[in-house]
Amino acid sequence: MQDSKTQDPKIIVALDFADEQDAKTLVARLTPEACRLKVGKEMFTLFGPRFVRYLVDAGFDVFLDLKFHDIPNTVAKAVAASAELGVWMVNVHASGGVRMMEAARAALVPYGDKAPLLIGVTVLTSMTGEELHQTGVLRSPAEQVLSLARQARQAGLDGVVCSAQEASLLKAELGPDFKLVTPGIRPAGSEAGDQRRIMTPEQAIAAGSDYLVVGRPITQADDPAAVLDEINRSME
Ligand SMILES: O=C(O)c1cc(=O)[nH]c(=O)n1[C@@H]1O[C@H](COP(=O)(O)O)[C@@H](O)[C@H]1O
Repeated sequence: MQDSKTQDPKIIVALDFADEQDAKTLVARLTPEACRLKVGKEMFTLFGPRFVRYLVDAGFDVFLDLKFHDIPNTVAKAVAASAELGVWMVNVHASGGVRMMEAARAALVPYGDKAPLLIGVTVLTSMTGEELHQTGVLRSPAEQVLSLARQARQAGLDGVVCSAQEASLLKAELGPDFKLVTPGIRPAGSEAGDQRRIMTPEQAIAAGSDYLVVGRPITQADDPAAVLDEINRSME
């Protein structure tokens, strides 16, 4: 669908499949001009680096979403291993602290302009304020997201994962170049599922999101390519 193609696609399709062939069937209906792809914990645990390389070799920008959260040395090694796979973006939990994020940043220096974008996860989009409080964080989600995003920027990261509900605040506080990757995207009328801090694609773009992660609304649709096309058009 030529009309939906963009040079810098904003939609990242979350490939959360238990069956490799199901994922490949979907990928065969998508193009690198229309979307980027995300491999997360389910598919990486099942199918590993081989599946990631398959997508990279097919010409897609791949976001390896393993949300590393460990001691600085371990996270640095894991981030470097991600770079070896040729992925476009990789993430760590910003709550791992500035020293951990700095170690991750340093591990990518040898890759120069081939290094993936390094992104910090702030407060998961599935969490409400009440659930955040239950973990011992007494701030609102927006305050906690901003605090973690400031630490991510201080450590030299390229941006953060947050909900689109926090995007306008973060753009205003951290400037236009700090990338905002926003899951919890739900086109009007689609099921929220386990997501809580949600926005539509149009709202997310208006709020300042740079990249929108969309999983089930596309992957579980009868015609995933048509839904992607519709979302791309809605953002123009
Ligand atoms: O880092 C992520 O990608 C992520 C962070 C977050 O806060 N919330 C979130 O939903 N995600 C991921 O984004 C995807 C959202 O998928 P759907 O809810 O199916 O659209 C899933 O693969 C999640 O693992």
